[in-house]
Amino acid sequence: MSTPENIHTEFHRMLGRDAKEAQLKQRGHVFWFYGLSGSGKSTLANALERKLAEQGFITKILDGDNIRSGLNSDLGFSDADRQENIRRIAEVTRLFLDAGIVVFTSFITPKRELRAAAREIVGVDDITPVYVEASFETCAERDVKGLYAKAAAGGVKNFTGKDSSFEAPVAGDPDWTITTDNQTEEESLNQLLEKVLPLIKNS
Ligand SMILES: Nc1ncnc2c1ncn2[C@@H]1O[C@H](COP(=O)(O)OS(=O)(=O)O)[C@@H](OP(=O)(O)O)[C@H]1O
Ligand SMILES: Nc1ncnc2c1ncn2[C@@H]1O[C@H](COP(=O)(O)OP(=O)(O)O)[C@@H](O)[C@H]1O
Repeated sequence: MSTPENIHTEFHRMLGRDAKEAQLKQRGHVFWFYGLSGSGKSTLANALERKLAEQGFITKILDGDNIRSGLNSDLGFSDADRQENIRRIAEVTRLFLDAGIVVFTSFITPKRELRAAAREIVGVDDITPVYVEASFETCAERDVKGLYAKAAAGGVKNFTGKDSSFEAPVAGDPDWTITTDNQTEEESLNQLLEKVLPLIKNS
């Protein structure tokens, strides 16, 4: 992180993340859910949050439509705006992480370079990118928000998977993949829980 001229950051005097994590009896971590609109990011983030709350974990979900209604309401869906969207979200995510919180993000994050930027800002050891995979056809069939029908009729500019590209992870990327096309929500949730818990339990 570069510090602008005449700015003197205060991080060193603050109670550190270790102390926060000890207080919360958990380890903070960021699970960066990404994938097409309708793939299941928000559904799984919410289901996980509720399951973990039952076990006493403190979590926070950051979700695309919510953030785009507030902090990022000045941004659209051009490549440059998506880049700025992800940059700001990653910075906010890091603040929650510093407080020892388990964060689930739910953003399309369509390009590998955007995911790399998020990892860089958050810190590679503290973030797990989770590809919520579902085909364009599956998502269009679900059409949770009516956006696929609207896009097909030409009513949505830069729609991901149609006129704005989505890059799947490639071999060697550290990302988890959860494929929701033919899996129940419960199956996906259980698969995730098994992998999430070891990363956030305070050993
Ligand atoms: N053009 C276009 N393409 C894709 N999605 C669109 C678009 N316009 C609006 N929406 C709605 O915005 C949500 C995606 O915002 P994100 O911040 O996650 O996008 S990105 O990460 O910056 O690419 C997305 O939410 P999810 O369905 O939860 O993915 C949509 O509800
Ligand atoms: N295995 C699964 N995991 C998550 N969602 C699923 C699954 N199978 C079907 N769905 C359905 O897919 C839709 C996903 O919508 P949503 O979670 O809003 O997607 P996103 O946040 O990626 O835009 C929901 O209607 C959900 O019920």
